[in-house]
Amino acid sequence: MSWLYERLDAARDSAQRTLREVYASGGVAVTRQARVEREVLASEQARRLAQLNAVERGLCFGRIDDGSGRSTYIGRIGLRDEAHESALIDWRAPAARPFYVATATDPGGLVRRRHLHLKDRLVVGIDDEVFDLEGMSEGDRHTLVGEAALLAALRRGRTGRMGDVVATIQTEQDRVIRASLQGALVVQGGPGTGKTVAALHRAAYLLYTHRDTLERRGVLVVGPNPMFLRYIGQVLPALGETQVVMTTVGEMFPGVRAVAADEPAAAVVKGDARMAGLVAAALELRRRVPEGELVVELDGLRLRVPHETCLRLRERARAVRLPHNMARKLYVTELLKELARAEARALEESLHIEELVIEGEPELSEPLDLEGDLDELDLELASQRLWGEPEVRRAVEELWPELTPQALIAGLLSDPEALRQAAPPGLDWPLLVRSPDAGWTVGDVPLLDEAAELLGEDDSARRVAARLAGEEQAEQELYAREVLDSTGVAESGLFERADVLAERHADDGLGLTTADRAAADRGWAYGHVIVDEAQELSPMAWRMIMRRVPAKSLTVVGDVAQTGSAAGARSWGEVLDPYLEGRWREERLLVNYRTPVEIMRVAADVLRAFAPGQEPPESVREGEAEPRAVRMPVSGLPELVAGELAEIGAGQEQGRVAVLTPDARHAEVARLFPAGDLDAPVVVLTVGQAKGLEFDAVVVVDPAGIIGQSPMGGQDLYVAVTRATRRLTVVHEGDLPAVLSRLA
Ligand SMILES: Nc1ncnc2c1ncn2[C@@H]1O[C@H](COP(=O)(O)OP(=O)(O)OP(=O)(O)O)[C@@H](O)[C@H]1O
Repeated sequence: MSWLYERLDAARDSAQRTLREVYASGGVAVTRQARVEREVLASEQARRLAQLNAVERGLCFGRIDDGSGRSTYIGRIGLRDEAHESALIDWRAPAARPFYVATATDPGGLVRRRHLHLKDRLVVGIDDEVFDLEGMSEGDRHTLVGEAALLAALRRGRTGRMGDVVATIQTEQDRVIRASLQGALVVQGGPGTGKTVAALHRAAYLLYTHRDTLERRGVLVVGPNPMFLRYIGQVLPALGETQVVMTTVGEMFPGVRAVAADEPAAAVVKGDARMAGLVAAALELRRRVPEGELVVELDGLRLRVPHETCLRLRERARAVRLPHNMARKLYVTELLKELARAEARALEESLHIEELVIEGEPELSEPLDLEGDLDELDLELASQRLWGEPEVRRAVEELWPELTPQALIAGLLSDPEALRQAAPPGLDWPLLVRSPDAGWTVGDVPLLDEAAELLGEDDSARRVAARLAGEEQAEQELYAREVLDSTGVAESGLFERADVLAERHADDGLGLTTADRAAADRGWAYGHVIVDEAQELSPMAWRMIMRRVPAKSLTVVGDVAQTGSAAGARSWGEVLDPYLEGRWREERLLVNYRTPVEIMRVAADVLRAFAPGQEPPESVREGEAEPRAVRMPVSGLPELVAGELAEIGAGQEQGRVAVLTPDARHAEVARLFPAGDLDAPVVVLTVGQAKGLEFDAVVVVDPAGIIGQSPMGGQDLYVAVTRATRRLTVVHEGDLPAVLSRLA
């Protein structure tokens, strides 16, 4: 392997040299153009360097030999030799594919596949598969690719972080990873079937294969919670990719970081697709018309705008079908003109009155007509003056307030009367009511996003709205802008967005990666979106996700048998058909690479009881210990966990134990252990937090409490018992639930 590492060193030297030259050549960059070019070149070289550094460990992991005596080496990146011939093939390149898909029954022209095990640049082990058709049985669905290498990888102690599996990707996973970029792909599979691992490798594959499109637009990965993102956080950089934004539903609205969950019943209502209509109706209620005429008292004058005029202004502003805060500008412009007219009328009246009281003066030859004398310029000047009056501002705020998504949603959820009026029939809206100062929950985030769309709080919503409603909307918007521009109401605050926008675009690009820019922009249109643990998302969350990917290029990864959220999905059709009727396809992963057979038998009992009709995946491994149940108080946990740590031979680097509890008992159990996160040898988590994670040994506390904690408690227990790679212990104080009777 030393020759390959020499090539790696040479590539690194070259990137470093170029980087130095780029900076040295710059001096004082004269033109903006020169500066931009230098920055682009420098960031490209820096990225290349980071990539080359990330592949040091296990640079090359495979070799395939074809019938003509030619050998091809497969690695984490591609490298060329001095003659510019390919020396190492990137695992994502088409030429590497046979390494992953060749089976004994269909070797695809290969005579041998070799897995190489490296340590510090040296080959320390080799596993060979010789494709000898004579000696193999036909049509075995579970033929493992590189079985010895795979089993060695699976036996390794866990580190608290997910690693890449480029060396041992299985054929069914390869099909997922290399599926076409177009359209929506659902990857359905039981626990431990490698859905997450396949989805992340797919992100790396897509970025490699569709570099042009995706580097500009980026890839969004949505995971179930921050813990999960930390768990998978290192996989992609190890694969050499940095154009990916990883987030949770709770973080998808810039400026809000929600982690708290709603009560299950409230979550169901909040996640219901009908909430979109409720939010829209609530916004309508905020655009008021006064009961009678509008009266504004100003310097002793009473400015009166008739009720019908107020109605007409509201209808006109509504009719342009712009987001609320943009339509408001139109509304304000028109209302100010009406108030200017009203002011002229009021002035006129007051003069008449004075006239009457001045005795002995001759009558005017013509009646006063101040309102009729107003020309456009007078109206504009008067509008500007009126807009400076606090009374006028107050009136506008009452009739068509400028709203942030936060103000609209927080106001709505703490106002039972508004909820009642806005709710569609049959929606259990009282469950939504909460105090005005309650913090944001994950379920609120899609509502905020919905509100932002309707309000147009920034330029992104404008772009999304224009895109969705097509050219007609864009035209209307253009018209409205022209109207606004021509009226020229110069007022700080009323038209400030244009400046902000211009400023942002001027600075855009330099020094920021696609991922940086995308993460900060709510309206960013991603090139591809991957949703993991997708079964947890509510219909409202799906609306938000779909907005982020107008091209509808998605990978949806999950297991409808593991749905823990009451607002989550029971089937993929129910989730995707509203957006992609008949235009999504499903791949199933059937082999469990995590949980040993013995533990999976227990999990299968749980699945049968709570999700009949769902099939558990088949495990590839035999476990080292029978799963067990222990009846004892939780105070005995530290001792039990110490025993588990010893059993798995945990050290600083490898070997992890998780204690999983019902939500309500987390604090009580966590107190018994030193505080620690995923890097610690022992971590105490709720089942929700453990979703998608795995540990060498798992201790499930209070299974009855887990089952009872929500309508989806049975699914939660299924998730809990499928987190272990080696050992499972169930700790109970009362009777063991019947579904776990196998452990009794
Ligand atoms: N081809 C493979 N080679 C080596 N390890 C693999 C392979 N496929 C999966 N694994 C390992 O199996 C374990 C389970 O994978 P992963 O977490 O992706 O499963 P999952 O389907 O997302 O599970 P869950 O539904 O429980 O979240 C991980 O440790 C992963 O590294």
